Amino acid sequence: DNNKSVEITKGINDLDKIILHQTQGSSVEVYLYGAHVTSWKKKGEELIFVSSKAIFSPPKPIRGGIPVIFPQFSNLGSLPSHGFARNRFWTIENNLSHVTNEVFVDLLLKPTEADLKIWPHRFEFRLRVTLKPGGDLMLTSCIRNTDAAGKPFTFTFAHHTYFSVSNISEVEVKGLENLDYLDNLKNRTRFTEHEDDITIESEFDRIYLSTPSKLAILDHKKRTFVVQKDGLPDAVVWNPWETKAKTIVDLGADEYKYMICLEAAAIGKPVTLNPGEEWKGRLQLSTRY
Ligand SMILES: O=P(O)(O)OC[C@H]1O[C@H](O)[C@H](O)[C@@H](O)[C@@H]1O
Repeated sequence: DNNKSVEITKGINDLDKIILHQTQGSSVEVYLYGAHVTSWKKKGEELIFVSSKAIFSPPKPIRGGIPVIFPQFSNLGSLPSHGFARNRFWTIENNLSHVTNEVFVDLLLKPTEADLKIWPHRFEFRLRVTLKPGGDLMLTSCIRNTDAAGKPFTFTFAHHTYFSVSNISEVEVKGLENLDYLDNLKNRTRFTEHEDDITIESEFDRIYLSTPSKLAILDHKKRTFVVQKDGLPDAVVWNPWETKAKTIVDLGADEYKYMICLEAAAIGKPVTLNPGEEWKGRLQLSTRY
């Protein structure tokens, strides 16, 4: 199929799903539940990890893909872990297909009255999911404070991308050398990275601070993922490894071997928006063979 298109369809458990098709066998699938990307393919080949045990039943977040973490990363606040954007139903704002060479869909999240009870801030979060002509995936986030009462709000944010890898033992993360990080396994104690290449040989859960706009995951048996980002200074690297994986009901026992999370984030310096102000973040994923 060589046609660019935007298809609105049903996914697992009859949940609404959008499929973007680009030339040369590239595609992206995104659920309205969570604005959650669950597939990104180039030349028909899957690049994103989704657990074989993923539960597509709201309010459970989907294990794998690219969850949107907003307005709170992890337990850095009083909300449930990772906030609520990943388990809300988003709406389609427009699906003007290929006005350029790109194929995209714009998704929108606004708080419900119930959301306002747990996080009393009015906002509009627009997420544009774009599939570029070469098959690159771009996620553009625009968050606006629409609170007429004049209150600022503060948030933390991440695109919690689960990349599919041949085997975690073949993987190196590039671009984080000499940076400071908070180790989530040591009460977020701050350390400095002394390794040039980060390899993962046990449970790993770190927030690297003020990272370069370009990072990479080298999978020696498959491909290199290039992660380019704007407005998302931090990068979380996560792999649960064997023992932790066994405690995660929606992850197969050995599936930790076939995934790595490299999350473009804004955590170290939370973002504050005054009424009428807007924040933008951009993530572009590409591959090299
Ligand atoms: O299980 P979840 O709520 O989806 O979180 C999965 C993981 O997300 C991030 O990477 C955090 O740094 C980890 O501490 C957490 O375990």
